Amino acid sequence: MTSPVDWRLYLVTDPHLGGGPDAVPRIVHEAVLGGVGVVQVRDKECDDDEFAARAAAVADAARRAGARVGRDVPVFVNDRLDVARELGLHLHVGQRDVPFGRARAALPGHLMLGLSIESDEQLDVALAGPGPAPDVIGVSPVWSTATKTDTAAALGPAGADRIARAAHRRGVPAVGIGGITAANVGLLAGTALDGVCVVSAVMGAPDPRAAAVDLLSRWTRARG
Ligand SMILES: Cc1ncc(COP(=O)(O)OP(=O)(O)O)c(N)n1
Ligand SMILES: Cc1nc(C(=O)O)sc1CCOP(=O)(O)O
Ligand SMILES: [Mg+2]
Repeated sequence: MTSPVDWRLYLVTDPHLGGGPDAVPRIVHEAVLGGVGVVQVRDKECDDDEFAARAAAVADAARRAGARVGRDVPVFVNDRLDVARELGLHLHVGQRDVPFGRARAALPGHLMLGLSIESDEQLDVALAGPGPAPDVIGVSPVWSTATKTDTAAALGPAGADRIARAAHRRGVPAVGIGGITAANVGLLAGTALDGVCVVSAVMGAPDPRAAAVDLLSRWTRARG
């Protein structure tokens, strides 16, 4: 039996922030030791073959670190359906990527499929069926961020809370993404979000393990 997913701290990788693509597996390893429960490999620039090699190295790092701390750490691929299928990894798609229904139909049933949700209307569409609901939604963006500038308008904690509550009514977990740091993560503790998703707060930290420990403890403490 697989263990339930720990959505509390979800790391999305970046090929530059930590010093280059070769540094990413080490950062992921450290971050999982620090408490990251889910990883997504995001790399917009390389071709699919290079991406697949990088994603496989990240998945191996997450598996090794997860084994050290006694947890299964799911690894998602950002955008690239064919690579997710090839490597047997989970997939996250956005509103302007391969359509959710097409991705769900092409992805083996045991693999999770996440979807970005930027508004109440998008969530209504995603949950209307007739196909399956997403396995998780990324509520995006909570705040604006320099890491990704082509986002929808910031939802803020109240908007993120509203969308997370609506997702929960259909049993779908929700993580917030965009501009989340150690300084503001506590502001989301009163929302219905199941967790927070970060890029720069961990990928750009001098000590990614310590950054993960800090984020998770602030989130857990603020939740009470
Ligand atoms: C968990 C999570 N939520 C949202 C996003 C953003 O996805 P998308 O809108 O497709 O943008 P890109 O990340 O592909 O630039 C995400 N990646 N992960
Ligand atoms: C990958 C991504 N997606 C977003 C969205 O709003 O859809 S914001 C984002 C980047 C988040 O980076 P940081 O944690 O450094 O702010
Ligand atoms: Mg995308």
